[in-house]
Amino acid sequence: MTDYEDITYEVDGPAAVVTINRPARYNAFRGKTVEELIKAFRSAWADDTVQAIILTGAGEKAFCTGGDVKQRAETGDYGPTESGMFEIGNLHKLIRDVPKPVIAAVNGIAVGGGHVLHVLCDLTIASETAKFGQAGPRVGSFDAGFGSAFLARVVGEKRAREIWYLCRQYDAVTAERWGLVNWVVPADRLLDEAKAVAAEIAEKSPTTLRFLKQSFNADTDHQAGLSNLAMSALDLFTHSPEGLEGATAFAEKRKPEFNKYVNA
Ligand SMILES: CC(C)(COP(=O)(O)OP(=O)(O)OC[C@H]1O[C@@H](n2cnc3c(N)ncnc32)[C@H](O)[C@@H]1OP(=O)(O)O)[C@@H](O)C(=O)NCCC(=O)NCCSC(=O)c1cc(O)c2ccccc2c1O
Repeated sequence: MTDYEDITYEVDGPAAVVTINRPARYNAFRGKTVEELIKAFRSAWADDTVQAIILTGAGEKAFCTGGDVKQRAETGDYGPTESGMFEIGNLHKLIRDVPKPVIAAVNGIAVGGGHVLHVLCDLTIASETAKFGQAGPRVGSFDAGFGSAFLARVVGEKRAREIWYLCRQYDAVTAERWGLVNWVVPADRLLDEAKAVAAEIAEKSPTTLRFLKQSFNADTDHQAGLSNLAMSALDLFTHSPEGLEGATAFAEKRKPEFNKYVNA
């Protein structure tokens, strides 16, 4: 058994249920959270009884609101980790590479890096109360890798650009209409529904599903290189005065002042 602080992990029949458990911060992730998510996904990969993985968030408010902006405002980074690295890019790749379907059960707000997580999952089931969107340009961050390129594959270029440029929030019905989620269910049915889908998956040939997942991924695997480049750029940007202004303004509950950074 691994002791987790920021997540919970349980195996229920054929499903591994991975829950981000930081409700006081709307399940925002810090470096430690990402490290624990990687451990959990690797456990689910290695466990032959697990045939599908469910990713969800604790509480009723949020699925995941991305990077912990308060932590970033405090320390300029996403906090200490065992490896000394902030491994969000590796988590993105792992969700794609684990050869079992990953189902996002979106129980509330999925914004920023939390939105990217559900986009990368094979299927998304949303509760009627779920909300979707990106927040980076509001708080001094961006995902120029899977978070934008793969999103455009899912919803199309126009919608992807709208989602990123305007930072609006969209309800579950709109998300379903756009093909961003597979099903919408009442909040109290969400986890049961995700587990029922996992059971349905478990009736299928695991090897065919493995090959199918790898086949779907192969078409967009070049985006992993883009993701490496994007994470390096983001690391530089988040330490810049413009990047820090976004996080500081969020923590201070005020509007960011980005005007002075407009390029001539
Ligand atoms: C999500 C919200 C729109 C919800 O608004 P609402 O008004 O309903 O609730 P509150 O704002 O009052 O939030 C309740 C409570 O939770 C705290 N909280 C919420 N989100 C975060 C967060 N992301 N980090 C830390 N804390 C959070 C909030 O402060 C409140 O606490 P109180 O103590 O004050 O009660 C709204 O909360 C919101 O806009 N949240 C921020 C969303 C956001 O900007 N996310 C980060 C985007 S950047 C990112 O995700 C990111 C991802 C990466 O992969 C990176 C990789 C490498 C470098 C950087 C990366 C990166 O920045």
